[in-house]
Amino acid sequence: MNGTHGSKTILVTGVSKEFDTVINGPSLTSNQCAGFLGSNLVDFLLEKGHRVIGVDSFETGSPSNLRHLDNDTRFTLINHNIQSPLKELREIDQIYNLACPASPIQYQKNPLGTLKTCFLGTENILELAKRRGIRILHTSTSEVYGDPQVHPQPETYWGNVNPFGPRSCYDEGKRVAEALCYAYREQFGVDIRIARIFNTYGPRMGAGDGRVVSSFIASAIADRDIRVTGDGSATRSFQFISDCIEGLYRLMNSVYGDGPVNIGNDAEITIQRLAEKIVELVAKVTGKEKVSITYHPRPVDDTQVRRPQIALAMARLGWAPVVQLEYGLQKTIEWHMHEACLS
Ligand SMILES: O=C(O)[C@H]1O[C@H](OP(=O)(O)OP(=O)(O)OC[C@H]2O[C@@H](n3ccc(=O)[nH]c3=O)[C@H](O)[C@@H]2O)[C@H](O)[C@@H](O)[C@@H]1O
Repeated sequence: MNGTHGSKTILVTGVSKEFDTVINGPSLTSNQCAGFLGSNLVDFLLEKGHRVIGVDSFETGSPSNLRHLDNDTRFTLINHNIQSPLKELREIDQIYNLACPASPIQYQKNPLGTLKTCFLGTENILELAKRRGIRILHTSTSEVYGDPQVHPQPETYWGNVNPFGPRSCYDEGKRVAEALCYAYREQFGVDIRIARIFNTYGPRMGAGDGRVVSSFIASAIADRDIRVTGDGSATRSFQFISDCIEGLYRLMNSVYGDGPVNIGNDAEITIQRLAEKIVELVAKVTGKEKVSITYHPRPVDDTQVRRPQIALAMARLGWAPVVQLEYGLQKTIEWHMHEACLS
């Protein structure tokens, strides 16, 4: 590990959480990262003793998930869409670029916005890192592997992505963002880190986000059917939020800048089994009857299988996920029940 000591000022893009507004509102703003990762990362960095500057456009609502930081002088929030260049921020030492919607139903609502955030947004943030001569960690995604023909997926796999389809705004956007990072490193010597994040879940991924874990839990708590899109045979490998944040932090502060690193949990499960687990767990916690599982058409270009190879992260970052799915789901169910009580 390198550079982990001492308090830094760290810029984090994409820190808000306005899922319901995003989904129900007139349009999805392109820089409106769901903030699930961002807001959790902000708390983590503050706990480590750093100062944090958060950047988000907030065009669709107020930053409710950051309200607990209102009086924290170590945290500053800038209302800005990274599709436009950022003003000079002289004091920053590191940048985490998280800004981009990650839920398929969200990033497909405004595909041009998603593409612009991935290209123009990443370019603007890289320019800032270049001018300041500081390190930037860009968050990429398992979606750069597309619907993979190599399983599990190592970082050396180039992927199987449809460039002309409903998911291409995100998949190709994220791929070009990686290419931008590479170009800035080669042409300007910018110090980059790239995390390819696999399916992540946990508290602060809102009921309206659209991704599978939060959707299933919210439905079960509300006594609605759990809607499986497809026949349930698709697989994913779910990583709890705290493991992801720890992985990002370690990557940022490691000497390993050679290329992208998978950050994910390598325990694979079918969506059918996930649905059954959530039905059981929610019924246990609420004491209510189990909800039903119903089946619906599979989305276009939905990935059939996904599991990261994490040998690189283990070897170079000394990192591996530690939270078991059952425990993580319980924590997430508790959070959703708390949120449901408040609303
Ligand atoms: O959660 C994540 O971290 C990832 O989520 C998405 O990728 P995807 O795997 O398609 O995420 P989900 O929408 O959660 O879908 C997972 C599987 O569950 C199914 N699903 C989803 C939602 C739902 O309500 N019901 C359901 O059966 C989908 O069809 C898919 O097979 C994003 O595209 C990734 O960039 C992101 O990293």
